[in-house]
Amino acid sequence: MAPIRVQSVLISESVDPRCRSILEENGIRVTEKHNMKKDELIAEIKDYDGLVVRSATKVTSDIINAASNLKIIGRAGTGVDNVDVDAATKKGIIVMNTPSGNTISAAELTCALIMSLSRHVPQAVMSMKAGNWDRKKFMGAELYGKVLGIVGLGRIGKEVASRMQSFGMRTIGYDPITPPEVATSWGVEPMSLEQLWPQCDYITVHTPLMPSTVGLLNDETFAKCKKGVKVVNCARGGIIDEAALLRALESGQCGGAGLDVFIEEPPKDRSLVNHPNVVSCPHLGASTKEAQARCGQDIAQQIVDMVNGKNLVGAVSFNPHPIVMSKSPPKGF
Ligand SMILES: NC(=O)C1=CN([C@@H]2O[C@H](COP(=O)(O)OP(=O)(O)OC[C@H]3O[C@@H](n4cnc5c(N)ncnc54)[C@H](O)[C@@H]3O)[C@@H](O)[C@H]2O)C=CC1
Ligand SMILES: O=C(O)C(=O)COP(=O)(O)O
Repeated sequence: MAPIRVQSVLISESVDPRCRSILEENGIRVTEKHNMKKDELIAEIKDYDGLVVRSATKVTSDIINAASNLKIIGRAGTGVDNVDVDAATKKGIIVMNTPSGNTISAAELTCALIMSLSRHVPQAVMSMKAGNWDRKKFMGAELYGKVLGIVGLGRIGKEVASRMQSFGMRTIGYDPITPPEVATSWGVEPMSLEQLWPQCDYITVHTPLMPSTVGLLNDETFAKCKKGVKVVNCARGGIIDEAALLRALESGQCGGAGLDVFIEEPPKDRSLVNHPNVVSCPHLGASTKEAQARCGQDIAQQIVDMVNGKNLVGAVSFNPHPIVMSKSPPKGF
């Protein structure tokens, strides 16, 4: 790979300090400016060769067009739906992420949300703090023997499956790309969505956000599910249609939802967050020390490797398959 000249990098969000130190140790000037408004970022971006973001910075086409020197956008994390990859590609700007750095953390939070839904732990904690001792209200149901439908059998979906199998859940799943025999080798029964919806006690989505996954769970698909199905979205807001989810919660068609992500973050409309059967987090899937350390370190190392013209694959220890976005996105994007 031809070396790329990157002398200055802007970090626009809270990224593990290892990111900065690796870049600086390699002679790259680093500036950290967090919580910039779009106009501020547009004014700032022309001074940098590289930009490091997480999910909150929306790298839209107007930012990319204003980025006269930008050569690389590094996403310290997985989803690149906050980056206009087409606009970047047209300008010859490389977009790369650290796709496996936060897999375990996102999978663990998904499992925590599934367990919270089964035993009402967050609601019971709030009730205790309010001075109550209510043992009837929070009657739960075992996960043992229940069916978990996993939509999106990639890195996170796979890890969620193995963890929930240890609770005795039957795991079924759908993925248009993961071969059925691979899913089967993970203990997941592969099937079509039409077969999956009516069988699930719990559904968890683990796809990227893209046109084909927007509203995967909607009024029509909720109607195909078991009454009282519980759903979890630790992937991206909008994969489960928020208005349809609220309707399903109100009718009882959906018995509970665990939400880490929202279409708008933070959500101005608090109807879902405030619903008694919803447990929610402020996009915490990747918020662990370990995940942040890996993602911060990996993205910096990937930038340095690119500057040095090294072949990226194999260059990063925890992350053997970093993805360099191009016109033809690889699997899963
Ligand atoms: N809440 C959080 O903090 C985090 C959220 N995420 C989100 O989770 C998503 C998934 O992450 P990974 O598992 O690492 O990605 P991945 O690329 O390993 O897996 C995604 C899977 O979804 C499948 N897929 C694509 N379209 C589909 C469809 N229409 N129906 C069913 N499956 C479909 C792909 O074939 C792929 O196997 C990321 O794109 C990101 O948006 C990731 C990390 C942390
Ligand atoms: O990696 C991802 O896709 C995430 O959603 C994590 O987002 P964050 O880096 O915590 O803003």
